[in-house]
Amino acid sequence: MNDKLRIVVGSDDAGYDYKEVLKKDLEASELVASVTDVGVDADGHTAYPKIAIAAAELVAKGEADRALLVCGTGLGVAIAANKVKGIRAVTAHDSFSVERAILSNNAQVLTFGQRVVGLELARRLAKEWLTYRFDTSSASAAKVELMCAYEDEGTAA
Ligand SMILES: O=C[C@H](O)[C@H](O)COP(=O)(O)O
Repeated sequence: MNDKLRIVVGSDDAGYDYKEVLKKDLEASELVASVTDVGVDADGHTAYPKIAIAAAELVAKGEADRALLVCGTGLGVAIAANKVKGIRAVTAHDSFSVERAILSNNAQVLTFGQRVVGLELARRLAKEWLTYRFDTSSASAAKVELMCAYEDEGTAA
């Protein structure tokens, strides 16, 4: 059906427990080719920007297709990942937003907040996320291109 995805996972200490569960789910999924964990480990206290940027850089370099990141709210890791050129990162805690993150926005990075969303919902959302693929011939593609153009050229005109 779909091409298998190379996924990066990462979290700070506030998102560690969810990251570990989601990582296992991804590793068991038939839709996933590989899972790369950029931390933190069980004793890790690396600040969320470092983890998010490391994950986003792997995606930006083409070494992974997507990243799934977790912090307390999902917000910090999204903001940090969005600092990496070419990356579109979103926090989404509902099914429709997860769908549109791919189909409308072609976002490569999805983030969750361990202090915000229940674990079983996060697991279900991650499972759904794997099934979507952006359609480059869709009406959404030109809108995504406007964001890319602004990033590349400083104009969305
Ligand atoms: O967005 C930031 C995350 O929620 C992080 O896990 C917690 O950050 P804080 O310790 O600065 O609140």
